[in-house]
Amino acid sequence: MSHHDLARDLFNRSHLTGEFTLRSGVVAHEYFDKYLFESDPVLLRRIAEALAPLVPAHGVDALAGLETGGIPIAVMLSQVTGLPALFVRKEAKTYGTCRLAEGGEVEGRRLFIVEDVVTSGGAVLDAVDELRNRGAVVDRGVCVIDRESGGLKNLADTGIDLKALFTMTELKAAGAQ
Ligand SMILES: O=P(O)(O)OC[C@H]1O[C@H](OP(=O)(O)OP(=O)(O)O)[C@H](O)[C@@H]1O
Ligand SMILES: O=C(O)c1cc(=O)[nH]c(=O)[nH]1
Repeated sequence: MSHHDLARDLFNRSHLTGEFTLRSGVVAHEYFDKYLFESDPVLLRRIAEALAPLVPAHGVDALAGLETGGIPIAVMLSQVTGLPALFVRKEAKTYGTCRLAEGGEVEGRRLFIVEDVVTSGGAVLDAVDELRNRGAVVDRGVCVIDRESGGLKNLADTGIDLKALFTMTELKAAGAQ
């Protein structure tokens, strides 16, 4: 199955229209509900298999899936690549182990960010800051959808090379056919 087929299926499964306030505060009239493609086992596996070639063959100690939507993708990508996964909370737990990242150590490890959708890049930036504060080496990663709202450039400006599997333009074009 081709990249185009995956784009079409992902669009048809998760693209919504209406009025949506995004994390950045911007109001949008279309939205990708990542949970709709992440809850489909076949689609989630196809996405992870398409993301796998974007993961460097060397120099990555673990995948860092960002709460919430990045975590199922990181788990499936971990299955496909054999790399361990970490589950990165928006905020560290205030009880128990009090961890920000669950599933292993962060300090001194080379982490590869796994995210669902990037709009402004703010969520990735916050996570990278927290991980770096804890001693992780983080400068690259992937997302499934780039909404082409400046997020990848904002990330590049702070030294994070985030690659997208699809742009929103690509998905809309595939969905329209
Ligand atoms: O690039 P940004 O402008 O930061 O926006 C994108 C972020 O917003 C959404 O997360 P949300 O806060 O809805 O979290 P969830 O994954 O826990 O549902 C999305 O999953 C990204 O993490
Ligand atoms: O920017 C966001 O908050 C956002 C956009 C989108 O299309 N999907 C999503 O889950 N979050």
